[in-house]
Amino acid sequence: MPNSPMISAQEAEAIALRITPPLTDTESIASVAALGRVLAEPVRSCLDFPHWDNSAMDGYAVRQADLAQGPTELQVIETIPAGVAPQQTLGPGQAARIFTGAMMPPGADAIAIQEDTEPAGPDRVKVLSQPAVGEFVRAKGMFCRSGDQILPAGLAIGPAELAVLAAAQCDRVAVVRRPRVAVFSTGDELGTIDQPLQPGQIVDSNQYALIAFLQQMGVEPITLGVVRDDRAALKAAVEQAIDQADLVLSTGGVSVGDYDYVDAVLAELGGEIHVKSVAVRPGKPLTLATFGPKVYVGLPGNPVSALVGCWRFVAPMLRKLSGRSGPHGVQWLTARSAQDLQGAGRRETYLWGSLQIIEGQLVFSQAKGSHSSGNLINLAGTTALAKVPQGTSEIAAHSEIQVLLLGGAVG
Ligand SMILES: Nc1nc2c(c(=O)[nH]1)N[C@H]1C(S)=C(S)[C@@H](COP(=O)(O)OP(=O)(O)OC[C@H]3O[C@@H](n4cnc5c(N)ncnc54)[C@H](O)[C@@H]3O)O[C@H]1N2
Ligand code: MOO
Ligand SMILES: [Mg+2]
Repeated sequence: MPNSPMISAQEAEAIALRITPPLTDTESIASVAALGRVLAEPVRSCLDFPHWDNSAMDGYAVRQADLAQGPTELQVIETIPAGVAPQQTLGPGQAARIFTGAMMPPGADAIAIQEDTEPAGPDRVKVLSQPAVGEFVRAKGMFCRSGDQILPAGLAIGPAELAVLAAAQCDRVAVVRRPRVAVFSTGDELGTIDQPLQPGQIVDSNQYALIAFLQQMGVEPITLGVVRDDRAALKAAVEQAIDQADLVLSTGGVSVGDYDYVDAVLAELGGEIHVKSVAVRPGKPLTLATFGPKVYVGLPGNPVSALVGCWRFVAPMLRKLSGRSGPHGVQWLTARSAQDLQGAGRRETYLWGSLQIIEGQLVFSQAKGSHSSGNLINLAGTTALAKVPQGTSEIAAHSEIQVLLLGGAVG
């Protein structure tokens, strides 16, 4: 059976993104439970930030014009801690003791910081230098006005966004519903983590890898276990997965072997197959198909190929599916390689390893040992993939290279 024509990684990524529709269903949830969720609508503030004119420093609220003649003594008419409304209006020659975050009293227009003052007897202070008008005053509305947009749609909510929502007293937010992603492994040879392996068996490590990858991307997967290399069983599993999920990930069965049924089953079920083979190593057999708005990703069975396929192609798809604003595609960083890197010539090659910052420069160190797609063992500790472009067979040590930093939702 001849090989399917290989398309480039860039083309495959573009197709992967084109066939993945962003989810549009929304739900209203408590902000406190919104970590990792994606905003479906922009959030507008219903408060000014700051909500009151207030002091940015511990010191004295003053009338700046009183201090034009050099060091000047002022009468301290009240003390204003944070959270307490001032009771009096400052007149000429008067000051109020004030602390960071406390409301400015009427009549004051600047803060003399404590370090620029000296005590001058009971209820008196000597201010040594003249602040500018507005100095150390956080004026009402200076950071944001009521009605301003404070968070855009498509933003994933992290600690900073939660703080903003809380400060704006938005206790509920409209978010995009969570993506439903189904995962299963295919293969008669697959055993479990806890049972002795029979001759020819291998542990279904892909399931662990894919579930963890999805969890890191903020997705709680629907796990459908192992499907035997049986056409009818695979067909039933694909149907079930497509029915339950927005996106389906399977591993194995996408190459040209007699038991590699995935593409045939997808076609039989009426799926439209967009990609079969990508010029990458590892991960060349990659099936991308759609059933209407539902997307099917058939990843290769080799454990490294399956995970690299997730990092390189599925992560962008999940970013788009989840309703995040773009860019969704992978973002390459420039680094230097600590070693010579070998490419596969005809295929864009991804080598796994780790990134360090050495004297302010990103340096990629390739994992020791075999970079075979069947060697899962030296994948442990991987924090980045280095790219050796198509057509390049070797990159000399210390050259500039492109790397993909791996991580969670942000990567
Ligand atoms: N004649 C050809 N043979 C192969 C080609 C080719 O172009 N011509 N491509 C090779 C490449 S590249 C890859 S990658 C694999 C992809 O294979 P499949 O997706 O069909 O996957 P399987 O054949 O089912 O398994 C491949 C390999 O991976 C192991 N495996 C499978 N599932 C799991 C799992 N859940 N956990 C751990 N390991 C798994 C399986 O035992 C095999 O060793 O095809 C090449 N062949
Ligand atoms: O493309 Mo396969 O993933 O090289 O072994
Ligand atoms: Mg196969």
